[in-house]
Amino acid sequence: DAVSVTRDTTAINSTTTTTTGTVTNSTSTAAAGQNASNTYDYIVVGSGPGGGPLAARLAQAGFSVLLLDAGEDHGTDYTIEIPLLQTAASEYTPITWQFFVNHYADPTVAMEDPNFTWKQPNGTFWVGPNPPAGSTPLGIYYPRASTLGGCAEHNAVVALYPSEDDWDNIAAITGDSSWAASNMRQYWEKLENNQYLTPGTDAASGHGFDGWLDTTLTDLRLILNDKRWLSLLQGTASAMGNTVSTALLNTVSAISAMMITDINTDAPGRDNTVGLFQIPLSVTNTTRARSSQRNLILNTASNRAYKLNVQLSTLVTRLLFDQSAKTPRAIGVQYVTGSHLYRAAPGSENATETGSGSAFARREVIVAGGAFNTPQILKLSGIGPKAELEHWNIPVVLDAPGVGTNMQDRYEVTVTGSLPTNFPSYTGCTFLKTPGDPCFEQWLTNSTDRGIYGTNGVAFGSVFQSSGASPNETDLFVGGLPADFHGYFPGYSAAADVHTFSFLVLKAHSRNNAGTVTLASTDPRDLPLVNFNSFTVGGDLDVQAVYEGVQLARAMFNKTITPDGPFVETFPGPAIQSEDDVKAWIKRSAWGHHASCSVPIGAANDTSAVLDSDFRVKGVDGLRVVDASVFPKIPDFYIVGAVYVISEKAAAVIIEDAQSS
Ligand SMILES: Cc1cc2nc3c(=O)[nH]c(=O)nc-3n(C[C@H](O)[C@H](O)[C@H](O)COP(=O)(O)OP(=O)(O)OC[C@H]3O[C@@H](n4cnc5c(N)ncnc54)[C@H](O)[C@@H]3O)c2cc1C
Repeated sequence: DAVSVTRDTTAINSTTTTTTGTVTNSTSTAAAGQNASNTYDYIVVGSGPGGGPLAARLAQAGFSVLLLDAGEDHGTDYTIEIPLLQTAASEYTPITWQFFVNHYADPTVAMEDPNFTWKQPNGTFWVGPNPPAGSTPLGIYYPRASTLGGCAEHNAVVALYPSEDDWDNIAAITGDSSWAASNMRQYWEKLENNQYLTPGTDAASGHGFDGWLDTTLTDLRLILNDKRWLSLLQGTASAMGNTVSTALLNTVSAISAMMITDINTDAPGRDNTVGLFQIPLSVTNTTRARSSQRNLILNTASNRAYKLNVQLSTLVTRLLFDQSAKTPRAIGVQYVTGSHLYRAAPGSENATETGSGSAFARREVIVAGGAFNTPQILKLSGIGPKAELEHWNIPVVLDAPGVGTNMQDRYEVTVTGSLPTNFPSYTGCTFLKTPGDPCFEQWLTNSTDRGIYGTNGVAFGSVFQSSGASPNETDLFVGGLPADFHGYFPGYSAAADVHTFSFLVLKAHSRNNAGTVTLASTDPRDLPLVNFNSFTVGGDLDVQAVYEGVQLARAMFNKTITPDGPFVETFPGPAIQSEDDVKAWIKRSAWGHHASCSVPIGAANDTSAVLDSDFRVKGVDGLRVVDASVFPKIPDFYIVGAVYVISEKAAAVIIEDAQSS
């Protein structure tokens, strides 16, 4: 087979020591170790939502592409396929990269977070204050996935299209009208395979029906058949001023009528519409299994018509440049091979490098390692703030002060309430922890009703405008799931239960851009230092918005009367009530999981903007970045839809460039 997905990289490694072979290279002189078999038109580093679709599209356009990822392929493992197991997926050892980040640079402030984690002298984690003597502070746990598909393989499958301002803002900053919202929707139409609307109808406008990302909605029978869910729906609606009796919510269509069924509509006014909605999920309707770009990559790689080579278990350590011309040119990458080499991977201390090598790009190298790893790769390769590179004795290829700056995230907190008994719809579910899990059997075998495992557990959500929101946009999401969830710490997914309900309050369009990614060493297997410097910019307005979200979540609980009585708030709990106390608690403990914007696009004359509007690293040739790092401002409520869209846009831009050169 000419194309393959390989975990064993022996074939490629061996070519790095071979000097024979013809190199067709119109753009750079052949570098040491370069030959025909390790040279491609494009090299893409990272198979996540940014890199994966792009690599496939470039191959489909007739180019030879090498797609490298440090992880393995686990996409058919049930923990990943089953949407309800999303939290378990985020801690699934074969794919997880455990980052520990700082919300605050000041350790005293940082350690006030109840999720602050330490490593004990015996090597295990300690979460919270008063760790045993000799423990080392780590920070706040931040799960990432290193695998074929990146974080799309462990995320919560919420698939939202961003707001128009998210795109128009990039067009305004850069002066590049191709970023205008009116032009961007086509990429969503191209990638989506919508399975909840009817093609050709008005509602279908702005949607795609033959793309690679399957989208569907939660099966409303879940709510209909579980009185506790019904009461939560009724309580949520009531807190929003829409009082209905649960007795009338006796059919799926009655439940559906209470909600905006398509939050992803392109109808005017969508971005500032307050309301209750069903959540679009990246899930395949027939199987109720996770959908992502992984299938697109695999289908393209296994198609003999295309030249996509996917090489896994390959950690890129450095980009290679030809510096003979005035402008340095990216010509390839260096890598090491082996499983779980990066020190964020559990067990990395026992991992061994099985090889090392280089690969070369005739046209371009595209970095898509995600918001933490892309700045790290660039800096290790000599592209970053000069002073930082010199501090680490890294030869400067390009002084790019914006690399690893401007990083952004949401602010999220939960309000949780408990009842003595479990949600009825979870009865019997053992989350694959025992053989014969009936909920798993239903998901696997019942083609007409896959049951609770076919959802992500979030049956509906609501969006609001906080008092400080832009008039054009809603900026608060409140939605929940049966789980005792209050942020990320090692083991958080195992600590979940299903007699507690967590209302997640998520602040979109957050204002803080003071986050940084800096090197902690020059070893590419080490993690960088990730500092969010939370609430530094626009903090008061954002705290106020989250506070308003907490009030809403509390009102929703208060209006919810289940057949088993009212929920009793367990977190933040009765002790945290006054506005000052709630706000202090938000500042102490808000988290995020949409890290982005760390290698931003910006205006040509903005020295803090690393990329031009065509994803090119300004000041070098042959190098682009295409992942969550590229946004100047964090988009939307949930980010992956926006990352998929920019991946498709980048493919179009790069193909057009190649065809016109
Ligand atoms: C727990 C959790 C739940 C989430 N849920 C949602 C959700 O429901 N909806 C939503 O919209 N968003 C969600 N997200 C966020 C979303 O999934 C990510 O923002 C998105 O996947 C980012 O895409 P990316 O391409 O930038 O990077 P990633 O998805 O991080 O992919 C980067 C890839 O690059 C590889 N890589 C990195 N460095 C190297 C290197 N040096 N060499 C080789 N390979 C490398 C990694 O192995 C990885 O596979 C969630 C995130 C988390 C953590």
